Formats: sequence, structure tokens, C-alpha cells
Amino acid sequence: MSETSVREAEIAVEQKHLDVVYARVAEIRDDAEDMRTKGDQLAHGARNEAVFEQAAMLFERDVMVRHATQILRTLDAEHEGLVFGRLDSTTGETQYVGRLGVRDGNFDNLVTDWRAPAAAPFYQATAEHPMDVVRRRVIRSTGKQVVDIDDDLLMPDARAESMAVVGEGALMASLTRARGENMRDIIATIQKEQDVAIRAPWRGVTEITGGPGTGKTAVALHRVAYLLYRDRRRMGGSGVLVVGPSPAFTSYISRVLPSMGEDSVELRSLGEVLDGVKAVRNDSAEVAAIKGSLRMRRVLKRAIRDAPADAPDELRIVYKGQVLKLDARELAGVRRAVHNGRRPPNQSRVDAAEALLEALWRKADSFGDFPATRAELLTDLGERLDFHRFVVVWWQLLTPMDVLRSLGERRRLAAAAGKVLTKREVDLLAASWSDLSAGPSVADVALLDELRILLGRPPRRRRKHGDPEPPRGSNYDEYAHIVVDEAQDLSPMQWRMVGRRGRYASWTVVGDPVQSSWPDPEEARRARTAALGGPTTEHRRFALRTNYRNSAEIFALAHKVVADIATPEELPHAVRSTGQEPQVTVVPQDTLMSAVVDAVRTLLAEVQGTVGVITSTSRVEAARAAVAGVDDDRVKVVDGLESKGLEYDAVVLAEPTELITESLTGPRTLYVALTRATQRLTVVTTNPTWPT
Ligand SMILES: Nc1ncnc2c1ncn2[C@@H]1O[C@H](COP(=O)(O)OP(=O)(O)OP(=O)(O)O)[C@@H](O)[C@H]1O
Repeated sequence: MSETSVREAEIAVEQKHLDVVYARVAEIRDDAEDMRTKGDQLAHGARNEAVFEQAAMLFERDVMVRHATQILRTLDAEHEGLVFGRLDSTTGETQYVGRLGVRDGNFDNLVTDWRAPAAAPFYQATAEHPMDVVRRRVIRSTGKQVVDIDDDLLMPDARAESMAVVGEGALMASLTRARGENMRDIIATIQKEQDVAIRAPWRGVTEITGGPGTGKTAVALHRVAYLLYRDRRRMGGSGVLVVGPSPAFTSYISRVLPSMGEDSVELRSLGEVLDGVKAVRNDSAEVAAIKGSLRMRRVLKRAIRDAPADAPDELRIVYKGQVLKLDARELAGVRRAVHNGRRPPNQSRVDAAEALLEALWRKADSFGDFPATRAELLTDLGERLDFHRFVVVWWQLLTPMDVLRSLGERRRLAAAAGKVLTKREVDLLAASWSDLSAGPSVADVALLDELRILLGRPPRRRRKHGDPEPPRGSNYDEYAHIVVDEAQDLSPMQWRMVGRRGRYASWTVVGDPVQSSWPDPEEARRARTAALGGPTTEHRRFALRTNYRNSAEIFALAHKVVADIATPEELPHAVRSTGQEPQVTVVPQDTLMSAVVDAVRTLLAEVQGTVGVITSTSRVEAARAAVAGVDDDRVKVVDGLESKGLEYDAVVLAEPTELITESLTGPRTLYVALTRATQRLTVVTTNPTWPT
């Protein structure tokens, strides 16, 4: 038989099995629909029963309906590409691997869930350690139709004569296909070094490092799906938090998890970790570095002790014909004493009132023959409306945002900063907070979270009927597992913020030190160790070494840029060669943007998928304006920092040297930008000697 007809015959074999699977899935669907209908009827019939019975039936109904709905949802989400693998073992047994486990009416296995231990050989078997797998087959389908297969023969000696082997490896076939909007589906081609990290035990801290394109993000997300499958009870209840660098990034990966059948997962960018805040604005690298450093804790601690700008600086009260007065200095003394107490300020208003009354009594007592006792004065004044009014404005309940706004006033910030910040740092921060009408920046969010703790929760108003439930995560230590992607970029203050949410959590921490944009790695490392539960936490490390994203030609250029600052182990190996060298176009300054637009048009014609334009933060607006004329939604414009974690089929990199001069970490941001393209890279520069 010719190779094509062998392939076709094998496809037909797999189609037959797929038909059986989808027929069975249709049955399961029908059963679930039935169950949901019955559940609804149960509730209907229960309406007139005694209260107890009704409650029990309602419970049963809820369970039935929920269970049925869950089954239906999962079946719908996983319908496409349900079966993607097949293993043939030395014993002659055949096993299919898919997104879900499916059994037939006799409980015989039709498909094994990829996360089940029995499916592990699909990912872990190699020619050196075949794990009894003779042939591993990857099945590619669209809808219910098998379109292609690719085989690996792992034990040639054990191959039966009738066993066909087709294709040249699924990985390469998958890597050369164009990207769509979505993150590519890697479930059928997860590699062994990745699988080991995905299936690592849930406990303690699992750290995954690797260069660009090594699949860290993909691995982290599949690990979440795996943990939810294996430890549903532990993980499902309090949920999993995935923290990624930017909203663009989280929206890109949020499409992966639902399609993996998981909804107990919250994805948040660093600007959204605090409930109710959605920050997308980035500060300049210099300002972000100040805001992220641990010194800010001391500044904020002092800031909340300062009197609010509009607080009165004199208390005057007439009691039994006598004028009692506390001046600014005396009031400041009382304020200090209350702040030195045990409770955070938002919970200290009663303490403040008591301290003021005591101060008033001391005043009164010093008059000699004051016409009231201490107890009388405390009770009488304590009930007076004018006194209450004074307390409310003198000891205000503050929101974190109030405090941040107040620090936009240079004088107040300088007072809170003392010697902790330099004059220039105070200038920069005060300027950044003087107008917060556009909302806080991403780096501000960690400061707001710190202030939330320092200020304490205001005494709770009783929740009125109909008020919304506070959202999950507002009790910040609730998550069962936290995944931090691009972990190399978290500032110490951000580590504190994320750490607060994982006091009882286990962790997956994913990153690449070479791509770091944080200028003080040592301080960040300490904050990170503390956030992850201290140095004694159980810790396992995995390093990924193969770059699946970039062509070898593109990565060779990126490699040059960081050769001096990275160790050889930190730089991955790009496996796929396209024969297309990156193109460097040198142009005069005044035609830079038109050259970028030309390059975009050329690449749009040459690749099927997305084209990213990456440039410095200061140029990103100009680039957006220039590219706006290209009417194609495959084009996206981002700055170097925003490009982190993203990928495009082709990239136009405009004025690369500016990515270095703008950053506090030298060529690292440029390295990030150079490693976003899967197929084509065009660099447009005004520097005739670039990249040297
Ligand atoms: N086993 C695999 N099979 C097919 N494609 C893969 C595999 N592993 C990774 N990829 C692809 O390689 C690309 C890079 O993956 P991913 O974005 O997870 O890498 P990363 O390590 O997070 O990169 P970066 O550090 O640059 O953000 C993605 O397109 C992903 O789908």
C-alpha cells in the first residue's frame, strides 16, 4: 500500500472508534438532560410537602440539577478534539487518551482522562524508557472528524507486523501550524519534561523555570487542570488563583482553562489582585521601582499616623459653664497615643474618643475645684452630640485610596518619608499621586493592599437585606493554590500582596530570571521566600530547556542580546528551524513609523496568524496611530513590558535600543520582545550597527 492509503486506512480505523465515543457521549448527554428534568419536577412536586421533607427534596433536587448541569457543561466544553491520543502496548492492549474519561454502558473504558495516572505513559514514554508502549499515536480532529494522525514508534522490536506507523512526529507538525487568537492547544503534545512538572504533587512550592517559549505558561495552566482533577476536594472548594502580569495576558490565557473544563479558577492580573480595583496603567520603570520596594512599608506606616488634611486642630467644648480646650499640640499627643495602641486606626475610633475625654478631664482637673467628677464628665461629654461630631471629623475612617491621594501632597509625603526616600524619589511619587483621577497604577495596587491591612477594616455596618455578598477572596487568605506566572517580575510589595492571599495555600511559581524587569532581585527574592511560607516550606524545582515558540533563527538573535548576562543553562534550545533569518531594516528617524507600517503589511501577507508590533513605551502611542490605517484585526501594538508572556506569528520590533535605555534592567526587556515571534521577525531601527 502507498503511504497515503496506509494513512487513510489508519484514519478510518480511528474514525470508527471516535464514532463509538461520540455516540456514547450523546447517550450520557441525554441521561444528564433527563436527570435535570427530573430534578426540576422533584422541586415542583415538593411544594406542598411538610417543611422538613421539602428541604430534603430541595437538597436532592439541587444536587441532581447541579450534577447534571456540570456534566452537560463539561461535555460541551470538551466536545472538540475529545479524543487525541492512543497507546498500543506490548500486551496488545489499546488505550485511548482524551480530554475526559468516557466509559461505555458496561463500564468499559472508551477514553482515559489525560490527567489520570493511566494516561501518564502517553506523555512520559520515550524510546529509552518506553513504559511498555510500542506505538504512541496523536489523533487530530475537527468536530467529530479525524483529520490526521502522527505516530511515534517507541519499541520497534515489539512491533507486530500488522502495525502501521505514519507521520513524522506530532510535536513538529503542531509547532509549524499558525496561531489563532487563542493560545495553542498543547494537550496532545505535552513533552515529558513538561508533564513531570504538571503532575508534581500539590504540596508546598513547585517552581518551574525556563527560558522564553519553553511552555511555562502552558504547563502552569495544565497543572491547574491536573490539580483540580486529582485533588478536587482540596482545590475546588476555596479555589485556585492564577496571577499573571497584564490584563492582555490574562484574557489570552483565560480562554485555555474553561476549555480545559475548569471554572474554580480565578485569573487576575497584578493590577486586579485587590478586590474592586482594576488597574492597567503602568508607571515609568523608575517610579514602579520605588513603589515596589519594601521601603514603602515604612513610608505608609508613618503616613497613616498623620492627621487628615481637613481634621480640626482645636477642640473647644463648654461644660458646666467652663471652657475646656485642647490645642493642636495636645491633640497631636492624643493622636499619637491612640496610634500606639493595639488596634489599627479604622478600628480605633472608640479608643480615640476615650482618649480625648481623658485629656479633657486632665484639663478640667487642673482647674482645681472643677464642678464635676471624672465619671460625670466622661459620661456627660461622651453623650454629647457636639463631641461626637468632633470625633468623627478628627478621627476619620480612611480608605486606602484616601491615604494614597493625601500623599500626592508633597509636604505630607516628605513628612511620611523622613529619610527613607530621597528628595528625587519624593518628587517622583508626589507627582504620580497628585492626580489620581485616572485611577491607581498597577504598582499602586500593592500599596493599596498594604494600606488596607495597616488601616484595618472599618467597623462593619450591619449588612442590609439585599446587600451583595462580599466577593470571594476578600478574605485574603482563602485560596487553596496560587499560581504566579512571570514570577521574576513581582516587586517585593507585590509578593506581600499575593502572599497574603495564600497563607494556607500551596504554590506553583513560574518564571525566567533572564526576563526579569525588577532592578533589585535580592530584595524580591527575600519577599518571595516570605510570601511562600518561609525557607522551610517543601520546595521542588523543574527546569524546562526547549524553546517551542521561536524558530532557531529568531532565537539566535535574541540569544546574542543576553549572552553576557545569562548563564548557558538559563538559555533554552530552539528546536525548529524555518530557514528564515530575522530581517533588520535600517531607516532614518523620520521614516521609522512608515517603515514599521510597510513591514506590518508585508508580514500580514506572509503569515496566516497574528502580527505584533513591539516598541518602547514612549513610542507605543505613535505606533498605534501609524498602524491604525492598516485595517486588519490580526495586528496588535504593545510596548516591551506588555509583550511579556504573549506570542505572535510575526513581530515587527521598532527601535529596539530604546527598550534598553527605557528599562532599569538593561537588555532584559529587549530579550522579551525578541522572543515573541514564532515564524517571522523584522527589526526596524535607526541604528546602522544594530545589534552590536
Ligand atoms: N509540548 C508542546 N507542544 C506544542 N506546543 C507547545 C508545547 N509546549 C509549548 N508549546 C508552545 O510554545 C509556545 C510557548 O509556550 P508558553 O507561552 O507557555 O511559553 P513560556 O515559557 O510561558 O514563554 P515566555 O517565558 O516567553 O512567556 C506556545 O505557543 C505553546 O503553545
